[in-house]
Amino acid sequence: MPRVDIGRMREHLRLYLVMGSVNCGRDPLMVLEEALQGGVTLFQLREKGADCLTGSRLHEFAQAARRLCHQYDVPFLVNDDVQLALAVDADGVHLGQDDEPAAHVRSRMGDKIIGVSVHSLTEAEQAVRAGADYGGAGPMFPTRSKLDAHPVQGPELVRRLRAGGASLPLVGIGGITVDNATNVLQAGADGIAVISAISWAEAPREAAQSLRSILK
Ligand SMILES: Cc1ncc(COP(=O)(O)OP(=O)(O)O)c(N)n1
Ligand SMILES: Cc1ncsc1CCOP(=O)(O)O
Ligand SMILES: [Mg+2]
Repeated sequence: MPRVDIGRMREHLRLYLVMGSVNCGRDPLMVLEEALQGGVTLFQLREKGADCLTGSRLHEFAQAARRLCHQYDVPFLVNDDVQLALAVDADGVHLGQDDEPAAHVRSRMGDKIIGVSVHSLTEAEQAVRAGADYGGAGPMFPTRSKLDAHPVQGPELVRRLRAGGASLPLVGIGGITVDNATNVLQAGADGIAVISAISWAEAPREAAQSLRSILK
């Protein structure tokens, strides 16, 4: 896959799947492939929780997930772990407020994608100054996928960021489903990021397709 065109960041953010090997009840690479067939536009490997992969098994899993994403021309990002992202030549990383600062990471990642979690206008402005390519705003709604999530702010967070002048590409995350995704987009997000709405769906391809259909 050629180097990701950052000018197309908003398009890539449309339907963003975040997932690790423990976020689904069956073979995660099969779930990922079905999700890609259903129209996912960006993927983040977020390997967290009990029984998650580490070391060489995580490295191999990341390589396989990257290969699969690239077969579908979808950029592949790694959550938190800059070293792993560099080792598998990922297209970028996603960093939280407690992770390595984006400004430090930029020198090592060159022009790859750097996403930063934002919970306020101040954090969004800092993210822009640090050279972030997009912000992940959340949680939009209650989530069971992140035990240490910040308090729910709802789509109102995205609305406040836009009203305050934040123009960076933004994706909403946290508890997003087909039933509430429109609220996130109407608030001004460029896209939605989901774990369980796709990863735990009985039919991930159809779940992704349903989400895609409301993103048009
Ligand atoms: C797109 C996106 N937005 C936010 C997050 C959360 O990142 P962080 O706050 O660092 O929490 P962890 O995911 O690391 O637990 C994300 N991963 N992706
Ligand atoms: C990683 C993350 N960051 C904020 S909420 C969240 C979890 C999103 O998972 P789900 O889509 O299952 O609520
Ligand atoms: Mg993090």
